[in-house]
Amino acid sequence: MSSPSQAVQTDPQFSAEERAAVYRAIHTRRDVRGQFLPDPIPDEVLARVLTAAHHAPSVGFMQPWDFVLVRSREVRQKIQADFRAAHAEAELMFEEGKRDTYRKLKLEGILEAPVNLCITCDRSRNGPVVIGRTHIGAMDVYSAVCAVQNLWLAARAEGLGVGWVSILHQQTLREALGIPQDIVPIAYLCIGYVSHFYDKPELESAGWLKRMPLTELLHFDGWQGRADEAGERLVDEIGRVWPILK
Ligand SMILES: Cc1cc2c(cc1C)N(C[C@H](O)[C@H](O)[C@H](O)COP(=O)(O)O)c1[nH]c(=O)[nH]c(=O)c1N2
Repeated sequence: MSSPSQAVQTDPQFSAEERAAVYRAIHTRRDVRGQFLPDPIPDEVLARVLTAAHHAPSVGFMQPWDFVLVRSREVRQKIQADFRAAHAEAELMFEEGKRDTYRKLKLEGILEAPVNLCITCDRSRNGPVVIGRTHIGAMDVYSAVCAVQNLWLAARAEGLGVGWVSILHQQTLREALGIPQDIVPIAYLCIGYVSHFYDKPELESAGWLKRMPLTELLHFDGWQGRADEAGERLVDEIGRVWPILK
């Protein structure tokens, strides 16, 4: 979609420093659970990260998100109670060998973080037929997740930790926050300044799972495809990038 009168970006190139900053935000972003400080988040910072979320891509530009800010301790206590119930149910879903490890993981910072935020998806926003959602219905939900990721990265650049808590009953979450039945809660996030950011995902350090090598996840010209010469060059290049990022 473009029109002849559309203004173009006057400064389209990133400097090396700007590029490095973007990758730094990506590679140092962490899911934060136990390192929140109670310090309040200044409005100007919150405004910036919310605006970053609102500038995420969305299918047909439908912008299906809403942002429910939760600062009330009472409301957060309700959500945390639901987390505890869901967490106890979840524990039983893992095989016995993993249950103990699961139980010991810290998987939320609902009360420690000064701000919680629920990002939702209004699936009927701007009418029933949406450009780009005509054939794959979940595109609106994916769009809301893009808003989550924008916020997560912007927050990291602001020195704010974000933790996504999904061990919740969606209906209880709706009721606790008064979210209408036709609106889908997508992400429940805990946000706040932190004492530190871990270097690696906590689940990796806890021995739960390792980061998979990207090259094992690359397919060429189809699922069963093999790398041709250009593909091999890319695999080599990834091999050079990977130790630097590790
Ligand atoms: C959709 C979704 C849902 C959840 C998560 C993430 C995402 C994307 N994650 C965080 C997740 O465990 C974490 O991202 C990975 O372990 C990788 O770690 P880093 O985010 O790189 O620190 C997460 N973490 C947690 O402690 N409790 C949770 O309920 C969830 N739920």
